[in-house]
Amino acid sequence: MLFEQDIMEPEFEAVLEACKQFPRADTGKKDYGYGTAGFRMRADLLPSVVFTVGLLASLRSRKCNGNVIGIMITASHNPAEDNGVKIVDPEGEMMSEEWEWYATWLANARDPEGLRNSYMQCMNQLRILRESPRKVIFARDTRPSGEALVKALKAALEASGTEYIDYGIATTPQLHYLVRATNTLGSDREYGEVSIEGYYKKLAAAFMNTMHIEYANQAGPVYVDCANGVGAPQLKELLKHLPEDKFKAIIVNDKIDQPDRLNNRCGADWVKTQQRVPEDFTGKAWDRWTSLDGDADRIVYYFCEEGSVFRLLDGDRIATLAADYIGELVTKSGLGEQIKLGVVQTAYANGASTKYIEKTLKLKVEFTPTGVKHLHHAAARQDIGVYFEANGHGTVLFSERAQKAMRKHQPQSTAQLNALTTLRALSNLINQTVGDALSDLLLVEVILSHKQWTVKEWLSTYSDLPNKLLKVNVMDRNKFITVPGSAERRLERPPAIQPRMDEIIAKYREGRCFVRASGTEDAVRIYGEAAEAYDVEDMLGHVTEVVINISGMFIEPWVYKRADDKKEELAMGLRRDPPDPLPGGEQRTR
Ligand SMILES: CC(=O)N[C@H]1[C@@H](OP(=O)(O)O)O[C@H](CO)[C@@H](O)[C@@H]1O
Ligand SMILES: [Mg+2]
Repeated sequence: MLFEQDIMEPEFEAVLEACKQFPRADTGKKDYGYGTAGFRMRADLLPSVVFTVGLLASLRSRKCNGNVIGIMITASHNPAEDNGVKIVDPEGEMMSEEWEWYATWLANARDPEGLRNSYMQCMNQLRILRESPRKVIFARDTRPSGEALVKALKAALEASGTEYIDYGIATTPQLHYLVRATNTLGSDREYGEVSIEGYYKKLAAAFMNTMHIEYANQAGPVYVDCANGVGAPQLKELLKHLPEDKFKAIIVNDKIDQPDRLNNRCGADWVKTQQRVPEDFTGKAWDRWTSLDGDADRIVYYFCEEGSVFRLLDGDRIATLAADYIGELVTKSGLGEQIKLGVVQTAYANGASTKYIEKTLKLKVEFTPTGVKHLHHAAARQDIGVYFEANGHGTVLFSERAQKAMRKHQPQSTAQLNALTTLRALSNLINQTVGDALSDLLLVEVILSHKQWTVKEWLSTYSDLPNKLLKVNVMDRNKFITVPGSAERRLERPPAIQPRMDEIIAKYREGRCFVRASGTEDAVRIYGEAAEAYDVEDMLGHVTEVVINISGMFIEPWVYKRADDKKEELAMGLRRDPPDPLPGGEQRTR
């Protein structure tokens, strides 16, 4: 309930006035939705949304005892004309999922009064004390549209009386680092110096600590395609902290002054989905190449064999390499009994990688839905949790328990000491808040160097099943709902698709195929793998046909009338009433 005297509060009046500068764009019937990675769409539709995200971050900070909340303005691997915005929680992790509902609610307010009222209601519902301290830090990628969005963000933070720091242009993982470093400053869990410079120093020091004994240098430098995005300037800065005889990287696709080239025929997403080399590739056979995405939180490796045969070493390969090596270090350091490793994957992981982890590495694999927030939480439950999406987004989490064991352990031999020193260094090298292309790059380089492996040995650990990922634009992607608990491997709606798919898939040896709605684009994704490449093509052709034929019927208006189904309403973003208040005391204290 709203009271007249509340509406008169200066903060609410200020919000009402400020939001008038950022009117909601006309999105037709469509509502804004907080997807896999926050709000993401054409940049010109976003100013009003970014304003509301500023308001929500202010509330979140108040709810989290004044801890700093982060806001990242980026559309990652999307085309240059898109942009996006996401909120980072106090430990540097993605915003708690329960709050996504509130983000969506505020973003969809139709007019200034509506937004002011929703904002007040959020405060009531979430039992937030208006006067509580609040602080937000934010950064953006290299997209030119970011500047206008920062204006909307600042307006919201100022109207809501929120202290803020603008970190300018940074990678997504750098912002996550800064959030955690700020909130742990002065505690016994200090994460690092609170500055981007501090981030480079931490990574460089950890990298050098992994080189405590002489290892063979990699044959030749690593080439890094930076997708013409923020990874380029940031990697250049990082390189200034690393001696060239220990780490040599050659930067490709660093044209951040040509915005149209961002992610255009280059970058991690393009290389992974096209399964081919990026623009400006000049590699000779066996040269070690990598690609980052537009906000430098993803990385994939690749190379060409003689005869220009393209070979991809994707997120699954990084996960298996890291799990193998870190597992080896745990055993060698004498901590095998105390620390267990687990690997987290999504349905997009190649079946051969899962088999390798379970059968050869003898480690447990857990599956979660797509999106780092899901993988991250599952990995955090392990002593050491390795998680990577196949597209190269991931990291390795060291639990408090594992870190304590690593601190306390007294090595019994030089071999144990060496392994333990490397393990400790890796726990500092690897970004503990989120997948980080720069940190992952150093991690892989360390492992290859220690194992004295080239890409050839790395590739030979197992053979990928031939696979393909397709994208189909549909009328309404929210109509595609997967079976709860199936880790997105089976479709529940539209009901006719899965039975038809099952019949098709059964015809192919080691065939696996699933369909799910993208959380970042207006499309559904179709993934397939099978023992033979031509079977993959054939299977995906048939499944795509089914998806297109059956989803066509959703143009019919009757679907929109089915308002009795809560899940469907929610997925369509139609539900308007605020949900029940969150269970009391949901917030952690830090
Ligand atoms: C198949 C695939 O690569 N999906 C990506 C993509 O999500 P979608 O919900 O599939 O659009 O973008 C996410 C954010 O970057 C990333 O976490 C995820 O892995
Ligand atoms: Mg990204």
